[in-house]
Formats: sequence, structure tokens, C-alpha cells
Amino acid sequence: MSNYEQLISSWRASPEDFWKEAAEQLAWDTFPTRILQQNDDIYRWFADGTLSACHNLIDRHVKAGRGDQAALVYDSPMTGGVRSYSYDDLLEEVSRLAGAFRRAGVEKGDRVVIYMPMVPEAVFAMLACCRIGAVHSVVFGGFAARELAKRIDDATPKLVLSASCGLEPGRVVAYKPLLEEALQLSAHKPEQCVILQRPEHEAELKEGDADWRQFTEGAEPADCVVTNATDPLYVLYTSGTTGVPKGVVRDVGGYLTALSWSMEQIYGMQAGETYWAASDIGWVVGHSYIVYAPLLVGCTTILYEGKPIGTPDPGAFWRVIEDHKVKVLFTAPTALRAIKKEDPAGSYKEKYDVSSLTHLFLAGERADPDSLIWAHKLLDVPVIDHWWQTETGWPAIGNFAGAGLKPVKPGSAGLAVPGYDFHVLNKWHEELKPGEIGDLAIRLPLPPGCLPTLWHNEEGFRKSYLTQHPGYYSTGDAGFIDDEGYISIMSRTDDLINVAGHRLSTGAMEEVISNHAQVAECAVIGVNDAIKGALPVAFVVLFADAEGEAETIEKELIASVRHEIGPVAALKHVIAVKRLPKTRSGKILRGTMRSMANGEEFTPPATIDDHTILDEIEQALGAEGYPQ
Ligand SMILES: CCC(=O)SCCNC(=O)CCNC(=O)[C@H](O)C(C)(C)COP(=O)(O)OP(=O)(O)OC[C@H]1O[C@@H](n2cnc3c(N)ncnc32)[C@H](O)[C@@H]1OP(=O)(O)O
Repeated sequence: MSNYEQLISSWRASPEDFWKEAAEQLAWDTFPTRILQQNDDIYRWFADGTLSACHNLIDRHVKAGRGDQAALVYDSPMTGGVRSYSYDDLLEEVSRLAGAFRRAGVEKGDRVVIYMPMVPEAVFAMLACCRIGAVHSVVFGGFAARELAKRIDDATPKLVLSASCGLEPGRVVAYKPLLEEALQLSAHKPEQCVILQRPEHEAELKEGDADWRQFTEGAEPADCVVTNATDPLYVLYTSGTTGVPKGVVRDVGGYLTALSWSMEQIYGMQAGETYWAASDIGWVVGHSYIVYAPLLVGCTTILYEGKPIGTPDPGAFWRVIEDHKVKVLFTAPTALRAIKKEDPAGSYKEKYDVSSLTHLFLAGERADPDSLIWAHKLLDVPVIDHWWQTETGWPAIGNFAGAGLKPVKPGSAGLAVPGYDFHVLNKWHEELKPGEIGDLAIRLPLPPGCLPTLWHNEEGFRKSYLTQHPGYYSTGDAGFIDDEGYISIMSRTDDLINVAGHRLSTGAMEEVISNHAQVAECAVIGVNDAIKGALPVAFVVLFADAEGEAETIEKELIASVRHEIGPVAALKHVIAVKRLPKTRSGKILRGTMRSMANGEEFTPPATIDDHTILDEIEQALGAEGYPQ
């Protein structure tokens, strides 16, 4: 029996013993006696345990003699700077900032919104929150004011932390105007905004705003606060099928247990080694594998403020691996595709010594076999696709660099991670046979680390995830399991799309577009894209008496999606059509339009209202170069 099979069978024999043993890796103030508690379909792990997250992430490593080791390395080709913080430095920075939070009146359980670029202070802020038991909610910098406002209203923070600017290739993004616009839009008004001034663009502070340096100056360092294992550590919002984001709650004890287990068994990492997740702290990958997991197990983590290409060239990732002796790199397939496009022969890699790298992990979207095989040939290390979600917080399907690698099957996300009981179901909740595509669902309970609920919205949690297949968590993905247990993810079963590893709601884009005075109706679909995986394309029906040229309106719509949702929405294509295809009951046939745009075979539903509209759509798509 391989190590993987042993892990699976020991988890199946007793999930509670399995996770109890994993929890022993953490430093607890009170080790839990109730490992799994069930209340109807809501489960909680380690309910009577108490611990401090921050002690586990920083203090215990300092006490164990790792004070001098690099904990966080900030590498920014955008500023040209590299700064390294040891565990001692991290302890000093985080306890002082935590003291400043206290002085500002932030208590255990209070929320702090962090809307910041990839700078060390953003990581200090996350850790300072967990030092005093405050709940952080990081908002990705690529979201615009309206999205920030929605999150502020739901999380009702005492403080908002931001920076004067973010740095994107070729442009400086001023954050303060976005923050001010968000605060105008939000009903909730935080007590204070704290702004980190960056030299590339200083913000004008308003009365009541605090400058980051002054805010922390003279603050009494704060000690770790012990929390219940089930207390919230953070809330991270993810796109819902409507324009309202969902506040995924992460608890302390379950999350840290799962992360610690994953670092050893999935990623094969040990204390003292360097781990690099090339993502953003605004995403769950950034939370789990830039900040929490590497520090939890005493690794060095890289905070990279740059892109895979253009900062300065497609050798950027290989340079970082050499400079910081990265053992494991985690990135999104879209980053690989961008590098491959610029440097198909991989000649930039030859300039660097990447021999420290043992594994490359991919997630955020499906890894296309071409890119996976290309990277494998280039780097000569296992390239492992794996699958998880903001909701799960850590991998659910993958392969096991630590426990023993199983063969990689390009195109598949891998095998179920122990703790996750995957099933493929049809709409009548019946189990499908190996190879048959259906709803990918996980039998309850979910393992530690996964969302126990949505922020202040248990009903929403049930409705979104637990009602489609009673007794199961619905992933929202369709897929199949082959006869060797490998799981392949095929598509979403809802209206979410994945653009460059960013999960976006087409419903939210439709909401913005339909607010335009000249738009009668619209539908947004995700169309395959060779680099970003998918790109949104909007079909609009303009009012018969629409004033102005369709071209001008299209430009206005693109600009308003960028302004209202943010540049990551990446809407670049709007197609004006006379009518949208619908069923007789009025449902827009988005799936049919998507297949047409992608050049895939399709059968229009028998309930289609008017077949001729499909010809009009085909013509409109053809005029725009689709299918590509
Ligand atoms: C497993 C669980 C999960 O799935 S968690 C989610 C995991 N996903 C990820 O980690 C995301 C992976 N993707 C990326 O890191 C980026 O897309 C990479 C590959 C680096 C490419 O970046 P980029 O060239 O900027 O393209 P993009 O599509 O991300 O950006 C589109 C426009 O948005 C902008 N943008 C991006 N980030 C920010 C930011 N923090 N602040 C302000 N603006 C931002 C970009 O500049 C770009 O703008 P523009 O349209 O070119 O003007």
C-alpha cells in the first residue's frame, strides 16, 4: 500500500483520530477533547480547543531558535527592492502593529479591512489582527470602489488599512481615491482609515485618517491573545452568482491544523525551506500559502510584487527561484501560459540556477495539459495540478509531494485529499459511474479548514452549498472521477467564470451593463482564451431608439465594468445584437451562446423560443472573429 492509500485508509477508519493526530502538530493552550461536533448539517472541528494563531505562526518559532531565519522575503521588481524579515523582525513588527490596533480600540472579534498591494505591511497587518484575535478581511487591490464598499458593508470593520498606491506595470494605481469612493458608497463607516504612504505616489490624507508610521509610533507591543479554535480568523469574500459577494469564514483551529498537514503531506515542505506562492494576498492562495501555511511550519515565504512577464522579462520567476532558493513554487496556469507565449523555447530559464526547485504546483483554474507538459520539460520537476476553492481554504484534490507522488495525469486535478469524500451526482442525487460527468459534491462533513459558514449568514451558507444535494457540499463544478480515482474538473455549473485565475461573476457584470440607459437586455458569457483561460464577452440588446453609436456605447460599457468591478474583470468585448436567444419561459441561453463562441458542438434546447436568433448570434460572433 502506498503512503497515499495508507493515509486514505487511516482517515476513513476514523476521521476524528486522523485530524486529532494532525492537530497535535500545533501549540494549543487547551487541546480539544471534542474533535468533531455536529449540529444538524453544520459541523465544527475542535470546538473546545483554545490556541493563539499568532503564537503558532511566529512566537513559537522564535522560542525554538528560528529567530534569525528569514520568515518573509519581499521581492519587488516593481520597486527594484528586496527586503528580508527574520522571525525576530516579524515578531517585532507584528506585535507593535497589534499594539497600535489595541490603542486604536480594536478588540478581539472586531473586523479590520485590509485593502493593500503586495507589501510587507499588508502581511504584518493580517498577522497583527490574529495576534489580538481581530478578524481581518483582505480585499484584492484589483477590485474597484463598489466591490470594496460591498465588503465594508458586510464586514462592518472598525479600521480600514490601505496604502497610497499599488504598482502595476506601466501605471501607478492610486488607492486612496478608490477607498474614498468606497466609503461614500458604503452605509457602514469605519472609525478610522490608516494609510501606508509609498514614495511612488503619496496620498492626501483627510481629517481623521492616520498615517501608518504615526499610527504605529510608540505603540506598546501586544502579546498573543488566546482564542477558541472555532473563533473566526478571517473573512474572505468570493464572487457569488449575483453581484453580492459571499463572506467565507475561516476558523482558527481547523484551518491551522489543515494547513500544517498540507505543508508536510501535499507540498513536502519542512521548516527552514523556502516556499513561494506567486499569487496575491487578496486571494485565498495568498492567505493560505503566502502568509499562514509557510509561517506556521517555520518556512521562509516570498511576497512577490511583480508579474510572470514584463517585470522585466519572462525569466522573472526563474530569477526569484535562484535568488531565494525556492523549493516549491505554486502559481496559476495562466502565469505559465504567459511565460510560454513570450519564451516558448524557455531560453530565459537557462540564465538562472533553478536547481533548488523540487515541485511546481498549479491551481486557480484548470491546468491545460500543453502548459503542464511544457513546464515539466523545461524545469524537469513534477508539475502538479491541484484543485481547491476559497471555500475549502486548502487543497481538496491533488498529488502528494510529501506523502509520495502518484503518477501525474495531465488534464486531471489529481486524487481526493484525505478528508474530502468526493462523489459525482446527477440532479436526482444519484451517484454516477466512473467517467460520467456530473455535479462534483463532497459528502459532509468537510474536513478541518473548510468554511464552517458564511459571515453572519448561516442560511446563505446552507442555500449556497448544502441544499442542492442534501448531505453534501456542492462545489459548483462539474467533473468526473475515473476508475483509478483521478478527478477531472470540466466546468462551473453556475454563472461564475475564471479569468486568469480570478473567480468572477458574470451576473455582477450583467448588473453593471444593464444599468446603462441604452441597454435593454444583456448576457455575459466566458469564452475560452489561450492565455487567461477565459475572457468575458458581453452581448447587449440596445433600445430601438438608443442614442449614440453602438461603438461608443460599447466603450462606455467596458469602462463602467472596469470602474464598478475593477480591472481584473477584463471585459474587452461587447457585441451588440438585435435579440438574445431564449427558452419559451424566457431563460437566456447563455450555455448555447458560449458553445457557439467557443466553436463547440451544441444542441439547442427543445424549448428554444426562436431558432433564427441563433443565426443572428452566429453572424454577430463571426463578425467579431469568434470562434477563434
Ligand atoms: C485555488 C484557489 C483559488 O483559485 S484562489 C485564486 C488563485 N488565483 C490567483 O492566484 C491569480 C493568478 N493570476 C495572476 O496572478 C495574474 O492574473 C497574472 C498571471 C500574474 C497576470 O497578471 P496581469 O497581467 O495583471 O493580468 P490580470 O488578468 O490579473 O489583470 C487584469 C487587469 O487588472 C489589473 N490588476 C491586476 N491586479 C491588480 C491589483 N492588485 N491592483 C490593481 N490592478 C490590478 C492588471 O494591471 C490588468 O490591468 P490592465 O487591464 O492591463 O490595465
